[in-house]
Amino acid sequence: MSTHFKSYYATNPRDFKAYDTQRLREDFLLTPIMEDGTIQLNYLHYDRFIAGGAVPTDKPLKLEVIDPLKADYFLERRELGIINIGGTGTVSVDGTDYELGYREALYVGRGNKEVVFKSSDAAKPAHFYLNSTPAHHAYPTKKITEADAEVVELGALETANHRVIRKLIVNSVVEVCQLQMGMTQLKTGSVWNTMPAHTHDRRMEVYLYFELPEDQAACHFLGEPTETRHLWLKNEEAAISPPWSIHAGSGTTNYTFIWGMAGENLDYGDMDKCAITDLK
Ligand SMILES: O=C[C@H](O)[C@@H](O)CC(=O)C(=O)O
Ligand SMILES: [Zn+2]
Repeated sequence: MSTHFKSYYATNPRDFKAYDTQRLREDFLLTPIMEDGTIQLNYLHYDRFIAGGAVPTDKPLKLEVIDPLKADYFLERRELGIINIGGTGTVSVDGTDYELGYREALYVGRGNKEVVFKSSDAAKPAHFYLNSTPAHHAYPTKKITEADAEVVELGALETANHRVIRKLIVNSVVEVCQLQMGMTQLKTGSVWNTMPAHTHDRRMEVYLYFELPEDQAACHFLGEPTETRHLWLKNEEAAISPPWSIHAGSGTTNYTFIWGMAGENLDYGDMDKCAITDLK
């Protein structure tokens, strides 16, 4: 078996206040996500979101259904977003091949029975980052490149948060049921993402950090705005943000991260911003 999964239960913010470092890491840190020759899936009880990775090496990897879905195949009642953060690879969806280069994305609609991942070069494997959510409708599968993305530049070097947000899988770019995904790249010298921080109690979110050098790390903040905690993350590790939590981080260098969210609405701009000076 090359497919592995782990379940994560949802947390009440009143209980969260008492968590120590180990408990925070057990319940909110997703790792390992990219393991050669395997598919790693994390099944979250927040909005039934799945976050994981597929790293095909010398042979293709098929997206197998996992027990918590109680379905005949993975996409029977789900949609899937994929962003490749490794070498070039191919995703085959019911027999149609989509080649994904570095940082290219694919939206796969509900009802597709077979999804197979391949790398073009086993020595430089693709690292397919996967986010999946329950779906009520079958929308067409679509490849999305950075040229198709909705791009926003935010922040400034003076506040160490100058960054470019590329919205890849959002409903202005591709029809989706509830999944939204994009990529935010910090400029050299900028380390803070998502400042000022925000919550959106209507949607949960997951951040996957990458383009972090091996000897550097990101400090990710979570919790209610006046009860924050932190997790130290390495390259290609991810953090869960419950709907009631902020999600913001600072790196020991600049980096890029993928955000993925799901829940009540598809309105990216629907955020409750927290004043930086109100955080505790
Ligand atoms: O709800 C939206 C997400 O938290 C991110 O898109 C925010 C982000 O990438 C940033 O500001 O750096
Ligand atoms: Zn957010």
